[in-house]
Amino acid sequence: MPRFAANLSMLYPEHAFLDRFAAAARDGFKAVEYLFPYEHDAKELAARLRDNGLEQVLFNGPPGDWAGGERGIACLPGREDEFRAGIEQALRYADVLRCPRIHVMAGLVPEGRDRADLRPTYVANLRWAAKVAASLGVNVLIEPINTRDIPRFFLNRQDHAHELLGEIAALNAQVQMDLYHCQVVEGDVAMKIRQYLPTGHVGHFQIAGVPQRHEPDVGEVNYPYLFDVIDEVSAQCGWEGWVGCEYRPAGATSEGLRWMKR
Ligand SMILES: O=C(O)[C@@H](O)C(=O)CO
Ligand SMILES: [Mg+2]
Repeated sequence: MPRFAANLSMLYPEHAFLDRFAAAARDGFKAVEYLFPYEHDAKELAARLRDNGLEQVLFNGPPGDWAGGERGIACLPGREDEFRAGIEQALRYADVLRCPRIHVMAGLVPEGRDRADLRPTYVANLRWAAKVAASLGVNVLIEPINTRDIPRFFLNRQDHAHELLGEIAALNAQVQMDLYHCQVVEGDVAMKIRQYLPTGHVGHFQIAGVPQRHEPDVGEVNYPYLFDVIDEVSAQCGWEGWVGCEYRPAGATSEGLRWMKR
């Protein structure tokens, strides 16, 4: 069975954010991930991790103006200084939280712009981020996201992400393979795990039921089958990462975790 991390941005909405750490630990999680730590003092978050015996395995770099609709700025020409300052801030948190991975969101393709024109900015930003992160032993992750949830998102497909990694050419740059987005955009998920996991370029998985993004046992994806595929391929290639439970519980979070106990 893969190792599961609780995504505290989505799980436990019945608790205040800082209380979600204890809730996750009570349900048996040993690791957590979430979108953004920046509203909280890093030392406070580190204390929650320590007090609940949890590891932080992932969080996101600053996404630009989230409330204003931005979903990352890595692909946006003219925002490079802000991008770099954001990565530096994320790395300060990663250091205190002892977190080995940061997800760098790509951003939206601006109206009237061609995706291909943004590629050089994206690659140069990621290359810079990977270089700075490498000195702290942190990996930078890029995540293909479906355009039903985030219209105009720059990065949608696994093959595009792996092609970009080839250009970024940094050992600590990897793909965050969210199987929910993968199923929505392209399907053939088991074969894609078999294709990409052995390359060493997948740093993290995330899961949710499709199409509603509820518990993984609700919907069109047969997750027990995919977990077996991850286990089988991991055993062959020595992959030791985490699978983030990034879904919106349909009811009470702990009750909905029956899928994991099974
Ligand atoms: O899949 C997602 O939505 C997240 O992993 C994320 O980082 C951005 O929303
Ligand atoms: Mg995700």
